[in-house]
Amino acid sequence: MLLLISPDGVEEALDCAKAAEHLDIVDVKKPDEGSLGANFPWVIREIRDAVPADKPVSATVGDVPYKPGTVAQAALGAVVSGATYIKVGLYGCTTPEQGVEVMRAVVRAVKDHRPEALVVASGYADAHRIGCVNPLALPDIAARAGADAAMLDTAIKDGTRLFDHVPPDACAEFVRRAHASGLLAALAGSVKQADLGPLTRIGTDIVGVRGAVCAGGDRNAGRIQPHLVAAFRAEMDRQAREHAVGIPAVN
Ligand SMILES: O=C[C@H](O)COP(=O)(O)O
Repeated sequence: MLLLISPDGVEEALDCAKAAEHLDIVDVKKPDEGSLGANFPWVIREIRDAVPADKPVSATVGDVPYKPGTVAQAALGAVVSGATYIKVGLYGCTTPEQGVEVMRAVVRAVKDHRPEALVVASGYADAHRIGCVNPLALPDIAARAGADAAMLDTAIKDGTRLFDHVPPDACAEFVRRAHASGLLAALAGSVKQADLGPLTRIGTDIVGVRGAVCAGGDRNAGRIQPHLVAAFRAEMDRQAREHAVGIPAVN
């Protein structure tokens, strides 16, 4: 499982760089513009320059409306600025068809510029609270659009967590559907160390985290702490080892 950490700007990205050996992807967002709030192109560029070259930079395009043209331009902005994972939060899409339309436009805009960039279609575990597409529809939306990954995060950061809205069994189904379509499965939403056991067991490819590695567990007032990133990774590694040992032998 890969660890994606979301700093809110260049200063926090430098803290991520101090913990670079413990994380896999640095995710640029602007939390005060929403759960998947988009940051400025120059911030993406500065963060790309600030973190080690072997660490991919991801950027969110925002909690986007159902406006395929607008979103495609924003996605191009993110990839031109140096991000190689382009995340789109399908906030304003109320049907799978709308989600596919937006994501197809994004995939074309991104891959025309940089074919190896990865496009991530993100939905929300608490979709029922904001009226957007069902979380379990995301793998199919991503696959039909030609994206590379399906993701869930929480839209409303009020202390409720991924598993409060989509229990582990349903997350397992999300991962199963993603893998059946050849997609990566990414999960986030106030994930804590205690969630890493189930996330590992269900085969999650990428876990996205902010609050759990901020001082006081506070994603808004707290800052990302390199020692908390290291501790989070240590628990991920421990869970991975236990899972490997516990896998029943085939045949
Ligand atoms: O993509 C990851 C999100 O930023 C997760 O943030 P959170 O752990 O504070 O919910």
